[in-house]
Amino acid sequence: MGGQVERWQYLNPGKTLAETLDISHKTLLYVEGVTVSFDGFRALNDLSFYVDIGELRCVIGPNGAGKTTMMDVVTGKTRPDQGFVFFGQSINLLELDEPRIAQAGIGRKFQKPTVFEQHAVAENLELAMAGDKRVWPTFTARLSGEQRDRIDEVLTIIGLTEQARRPAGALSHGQKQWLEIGMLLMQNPLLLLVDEPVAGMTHQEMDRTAELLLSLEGKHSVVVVEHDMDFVRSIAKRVTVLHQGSVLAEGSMDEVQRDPRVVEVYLGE
Ligand SMILES: Nc1ncnc2c1ncn2[C@@H]1O[C@H](COP(=O)(O)OP(=O)(O)OP(=O)(O)O)[C@@H](O)[C@H]1O
Repeated sequence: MGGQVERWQYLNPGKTLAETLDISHKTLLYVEGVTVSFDGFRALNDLSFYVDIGELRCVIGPNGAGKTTMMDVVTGKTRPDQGFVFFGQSINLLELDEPRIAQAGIGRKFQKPTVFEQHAVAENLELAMAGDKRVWPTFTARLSGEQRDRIDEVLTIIGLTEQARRPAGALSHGQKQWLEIGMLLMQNPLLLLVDEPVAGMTHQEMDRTAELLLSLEGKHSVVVVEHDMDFVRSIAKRVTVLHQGSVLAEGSMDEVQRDPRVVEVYLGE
């Protein structure tokens, strides 16, 4: 991570990428008029989507609605044909590559957990401080007191304090998912994109995941893409419904579930 920060500072003396962020308008993420085509098919179609500072947003929509593509665009994996994507008012994400976007403060959790199974839970968190996974095998950090405190804090947030010394490979599926969220938290992201966090979880694990995501609200902006409607209802404040690459509806869970267009789209699935 040090190297990346230094490179950035070379371009912007005295400032890290995250320090150039302008969030004076309380909006953290701006996705505006974004279109992505795959061989002529519009996976995103003039999509506009905004996320406020510290908000927990749920994104739902039938299969193929464009949810994953939207996250791919925000994290720099897919480049749009048209539109703007800004982090705060000042950082144009379309000018940054994937590592720089992560460095600016955007963390993404994929559906399948990718923890280092042979390493202890706490070591996984330690490694995550190094940021770029490619440098993990050679990462040997001398932890400061502050960093140890952060590891303890994150272990508490993800409810794995008692598992800290166990190899990550010995954790249950749900615990691995929480560890991976913890690994993202070690980077202190301003925005967390979380893809289907409760797929394959028991009910108990789902409840715990709901608590965990709710506890992040206010400290991080969190965008959760999820198919499980009971789970979405348990955490939802504002829900965005995507359909055919655009926003079909947005509002509280009750509002979107009452919306006849949403009902039609889901019944037609
Ligand atoms: N690389 C690609 N090449 C061609 N088509 C693609 C590609 N990626 C996505 N698509 C298509 O774009 C559309 C949107 O896909 P996307 O994965 O974003 O939807 P989604 O809402 O995440 O769906 P799901 O809920 O099933 O994961 C789909 O029709 C998909 O087949």
